[in-house]
This record gives sequence, structure tokens and C-alpha cells, in this order.
Amino acid sequence: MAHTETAQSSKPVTQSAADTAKIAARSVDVFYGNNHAIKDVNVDIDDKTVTAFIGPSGCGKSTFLRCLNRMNDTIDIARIEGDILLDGEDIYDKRVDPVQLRARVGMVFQKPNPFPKSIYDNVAYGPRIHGMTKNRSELDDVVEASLRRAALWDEVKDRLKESGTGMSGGQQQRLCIARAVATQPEVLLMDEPCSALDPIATAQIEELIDELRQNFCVVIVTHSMQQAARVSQKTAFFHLGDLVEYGDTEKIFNSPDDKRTESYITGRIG
Ligand SMILES: Nc1ncnc2c1ncn2[C@@H]1O[C@H](COP(=O)(O)OP(=O)(O)OP(=O)(O)O)[C@@H](O)[C@H]1O
Repeated sequence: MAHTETAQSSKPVTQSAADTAKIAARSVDVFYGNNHAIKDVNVDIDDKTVTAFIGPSGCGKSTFLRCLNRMNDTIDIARIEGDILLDGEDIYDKRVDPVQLRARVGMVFQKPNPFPKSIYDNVAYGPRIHGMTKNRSELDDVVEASLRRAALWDEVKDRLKESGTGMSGGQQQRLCIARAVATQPEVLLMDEPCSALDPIATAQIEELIDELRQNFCVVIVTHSMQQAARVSQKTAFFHLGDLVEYGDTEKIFNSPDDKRTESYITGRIG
């Protein structure tokens, strides 16, 4: 049976669901000053799955995504209530170091943002600051494996010393993905990763996202419903800060339960 649930019906919290989900959000609210941007969101995000966050502009997709690796900590006026569990553990617990957390829950942004360093140093950055490798040869291996994972190795293996900022937009975005996977994260958050890319580079990134889900829990914010339908297995539809509906992508796109989801999918709101 297709698994789908409205935000309302997902409310009763069972410990077993939180135990099996890679990420579990429990009664999450986010405020920017007086602006209530995320309202009582409850959701279980599966491992080895691509989950898409969709919804009209300003509905809170990016805000909620940023809750998942505490990027909102960097915004002074942002206040978060509720719990977010990663493998059953509260990521907002005061013992959790946000820098370590972000190595486990990596992020790729809308605009490719390589450091003004060499291709090699971009990828080596995370493993270096986290002391993940013992010597240069181990670091070389991590850099190569990460670039391979990001489907970039063959294009850059002879120019690792060249600047990361000198590549095409699509290559830069794959470099940012390589940089994110280099710290061996468990979760990859992607905030509109293709919006600055042309259709060919977008297709390459979408193909890559499909491969990444073999090893990672991937969460992607996208404005493109076609993209959500192509790359994700689960979809969450947000509207005015509410998580209106969450379930199998096929179900959300073909027979949503909520009128608001249907209106968005069919282009009547958005
Ligand atoms: N840094 C911030 N400071 C203050 N308010 C913010 C900040 N970021 C987002 N907001 C507000 O929070 C609400 C949700 O915004 P958010 O960017 O999360 O929505 P979104 O669905 O990702 O939008 P878009 O699709 O346009 O990127 C909006 O009202 C927005 O103005």
C-alpha cells in the first residue's frame, strides 16, 4: 500500500518511527523574530532515499532544510523549537558540536561556492580540518574517491592544482558535492542545487543525486516539480510554514490527499 500521511495524521509520535528514521523532526517551529516560518512540523526522513521539499516561494523549505544541520544557528534572529533527531539523537543537544554535525550532515547550496583554492584543496579541506587522514597518500585517496563519487574525477584528474573557481558552473557544483562527501557524511542537504545550472549540467547533477542515494540520505529543496518527480522517492509539500503532505513522490504527484497539494502540483498556486 502506498505510504502517505498528512502533517496531521503523522502527529502521534511513536518511538519506533523515530528509531528507524535517519532524521526525525518532532513538533518543530522556527521563528525569525515575530515571523512564524515553520509551524509544528513532524516528519520522518528515510535513509538511502532522496526526499524532495517542494512548495511555493517563502513557504519555509530552505528554513526547514537548514534546521537539519543547524545552519539556522548562524542567523541571529532565528529561533527553533522542537526536536530534530539524527539516528535517534537530538542534534540540538548542547553537547553536540555544530561543526562536527555539519561533517555528518553536509550541505550543497544553490550557487556553486567553491573556495578560491585548488580543486584538490577544495576537496581536501574537510578531511584536513577534521583530521580524518594520517598522511598525504591517504588524503590523496579520499580526494580521488570523493571526486569519483561526484562524477568529476575523469574531467579534473590532470588539473587538480588548478583553481576550483575556474571551472564551469556544473563542474563547480560537482566539486561542491565532492567537497561535501569528502567528510563521509551520512546525510546530504541540497538547497536548489541546479537552479544556477543549464539543462545539461542539471541532468548530470540529477543523475549524480540518483547515484548518491545508494550511500546517503539525500534531501533536496527544489522549485522544479519535474525535478522532484524525477529524482525523489519521497516528497514533502510545504505551504505557509505548514508541512501539508508527505509521502511517496508518486502518490503526492498523482493522487495527493490535500487540496492545497493538488493546487500546487497542477499549477493553481505557486
Ligand atoms: N535569514 C532570514 N531572516 C529573516 N527571515 C527569513 C530568513 N530566511 C527566511 N526568512 C523568512 O522565512 C520565511 C520562509 O523562507 P524560506 O526561505 O525558508 O522559504 P522557501 O520556501 O525556501 O522560499 P524560496 O522558495 O523563495 O527560497 C519567509 O517568510 C522568509 O521571508
